Amino acid sequence: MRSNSFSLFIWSIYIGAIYLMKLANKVTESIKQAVEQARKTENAVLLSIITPIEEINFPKVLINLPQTEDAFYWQTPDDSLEFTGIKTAAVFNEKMMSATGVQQEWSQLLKDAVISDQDKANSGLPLLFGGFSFDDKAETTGTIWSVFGKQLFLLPELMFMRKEKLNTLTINCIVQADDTFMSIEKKLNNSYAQAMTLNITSEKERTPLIIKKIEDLITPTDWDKMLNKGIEHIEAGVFMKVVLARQKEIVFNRSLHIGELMAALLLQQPNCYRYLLRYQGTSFLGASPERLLYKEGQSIYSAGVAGSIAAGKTEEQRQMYADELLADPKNLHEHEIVVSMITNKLAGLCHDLNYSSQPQILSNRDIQHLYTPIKAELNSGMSFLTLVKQMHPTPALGGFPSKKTVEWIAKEEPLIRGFFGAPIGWYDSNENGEFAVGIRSLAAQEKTARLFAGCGIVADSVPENEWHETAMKFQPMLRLLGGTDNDTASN
Ligand SMILES: C=C(O[C@@H]1C=C(C(=O)O)C=C[C@H]1O)C(=O)O
Repeated sequence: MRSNSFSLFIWSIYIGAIYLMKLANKVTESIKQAVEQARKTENAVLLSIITPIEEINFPKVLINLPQTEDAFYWQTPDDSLEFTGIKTAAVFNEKMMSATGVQQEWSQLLKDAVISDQDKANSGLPLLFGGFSFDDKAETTGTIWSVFGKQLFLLPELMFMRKEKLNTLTINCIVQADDTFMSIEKKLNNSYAQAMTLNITSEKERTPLIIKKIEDLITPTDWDKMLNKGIEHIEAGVFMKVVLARQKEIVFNRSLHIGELMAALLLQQPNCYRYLLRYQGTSFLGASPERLLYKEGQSIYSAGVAGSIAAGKTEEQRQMYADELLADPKNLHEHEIVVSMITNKLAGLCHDLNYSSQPQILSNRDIQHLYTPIKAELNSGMSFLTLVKQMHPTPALGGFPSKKTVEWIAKEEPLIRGFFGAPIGWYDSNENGEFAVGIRSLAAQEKTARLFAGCGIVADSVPENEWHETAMKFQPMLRLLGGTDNDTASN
């Protein structure tokens, strides 16, 4: 096994060398340019080599992911875009406290960057992947979220991407003033060889994953108390809607292999955003049905996703539940609060707002939602990351009004949300990007996973029903981890 992967490694270095020789002229020029630029300006220069590649076996790359490397993964519900980044060339985090900070640093890095890409105008590569925490006032030090902080964006060393039918490999490298042509060439060769090894090595066998302990962070009694308090506040007119969440902690017999889980999640949750952000040993992953924002050129796409019902076990049941949801006043009211906040906010920042006043159904494997797609054209001068920060949290994850409910959640909810319920996604060098809402998710470290699920509370919510709704929302991550199918452990 060992010697097999070693010879594959040598082989891929060989292929890598040949390949780079083929590209030699272009790459040589780019390396020279970047080294010269770094020396001249005494600043770090981003060198990005983007090349088409024939085949990417994403599940294989994920399964082969070394446990210790930083990584990310993204796939859209319609499967038109899929990418995975491995190792970090640069990190954009806490030091920059505002979204503008990330944006400025990124623009600065791009300004002098040497990007070798045949299709630059269309690819938008390189890109950053990451997100924000749910509540940027919540302290993350000493929690599972400590390495993520309040915002975390990664520029990968390697990135495989499939966009529609085009496959590319991106190799990013930060060139410092004291780097030489030789040192950078060696770095690129090693990165390329590693990329090829990940794409071709055969699967490893691991001991089966066994759940040792599964625990609810909040008891049904305390859940009822918390929800009743929320309902009282709504009845008293303090706020209109609040989203409350609970958490499960699961401990396993061995460390979780995150890439392996992701490979399984791709198949288990089609029609969802499947995402992973892994940094310094902490992983956040999930399968979210909910788009926060997508920007392409000046066009902005968002969605109201709120109001939930079971998916059912048969097609008939699914249809029956969907019809029930579309006619349910409580869920329609919850949904309306979300759509009206999103459209009101967008109206101030965009023009040509377009959406239907009748919600549709968004149906996934375990759960169905009321769904309103929203489209608008962004006014010039507004940056995408600033827009993302302004739109978050919608009342689908926070409540209405936003500031009051986020403060109340921080006080009453017995968990640190971290990146749960917050924007997660990508941002490219053409200022385009997409963020989903980080729900149906878990945070993992070594042998422990923490699962999150929340639900919108309005005046006529019933705590017991909301417990069951959150049980449904745990389902995608529970299945992934081999937990019970109907969450009976906690009922
Ligand atoms: C908060 C979650 O989901 C959100 C709440 C919903 C609701 O209350 O009906 C539906 C979709 C999401 O916007 C979650 O899945 O954890």
